[in-house]
Amino acid sequence: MTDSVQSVDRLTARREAIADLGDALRELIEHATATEAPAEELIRAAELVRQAAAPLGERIRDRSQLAAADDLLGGVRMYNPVIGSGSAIAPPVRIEAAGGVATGACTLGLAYEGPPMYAHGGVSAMLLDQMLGHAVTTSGNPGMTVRLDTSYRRPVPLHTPLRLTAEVTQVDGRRVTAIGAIATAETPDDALVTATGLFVALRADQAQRLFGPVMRNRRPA
Ligand SMILES: CCCCCCCC(=O)SCCNC(=O)CCNC(=O)[C@H](O)C(C)(C)COP(=O)(O)OP(=O)(O)OC[C@H]1O[C@@H](n2cnc3c(N)ncnc32)[C@H](O)[C@@H]1OP(=O)(O)O
Repeated sequence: MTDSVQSVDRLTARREAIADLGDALRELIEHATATEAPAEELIRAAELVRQAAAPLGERIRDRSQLAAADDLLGGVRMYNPVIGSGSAIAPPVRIEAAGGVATGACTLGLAYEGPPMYAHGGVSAMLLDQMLGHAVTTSGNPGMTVRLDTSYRRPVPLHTPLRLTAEVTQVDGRRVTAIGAIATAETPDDALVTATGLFVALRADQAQRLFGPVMRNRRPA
């Protein structure tokens, strides 16, 4: 087996392990949020969780280093808080995007509760920011959100399959506008939350100022 095949195999195995840990963490969070277990059980669980966390903290990266399993330019972000399969706080949303249009699917658990039974408004805004970002990136005009206007028309139900959509509506030099919506999968035409986002493509000097350390620390593929 060649070195490059071995390194691809190692990367695949690492990403699968990260996703498996992510699944376990999400299960932990959902159970920890929903549990009505007695205090002794909570104390015992806290002890076990701390025991599990300790070895993970022995080799860590700082914020100027990408995760070894990430591929920034290839769009792989294992710990992204919306789509990252390794993120404990990501639902995660499964997104498909091409040509400035994105669709996504997820189900939100009790950890995302704002009003009883429904999602926190900040969570909806986070999901839509990500959706719009994918639409903008696949339009060929990647940029950063500078403005996000969100309209909450109906509450977003928890434990209900959701359908998310986004599309680019305007490209004006470095400024790109996109719109998006959250609906239930059952009634995808009835928007519960809508958003309009303005994204700005970075000038080279801005990209260097904001992301210079990360790009310098990038590991060879
Ligand atoms: C696939 C990946 C999906 C990822 C999805 C997630 C996306 C995100 O969440 S990104 C994170 C959140 N966003 C940020 O942190 C961005 C913070 N903002 C910044 O750093 C800066 O505003 C930056 C660098 C983007 C732009 O710099 P800034 O100096 O503000 O703007 P500048 O470069 O001078 O101007 C560009 C244009 O944008 C306009 N603009 C900038 N901010 C705004 C705003 N808030 N509202 C309206 N227009 C604005 C300017 O007026 C200017 O317009 P024009 O070209 O007509 O003069």
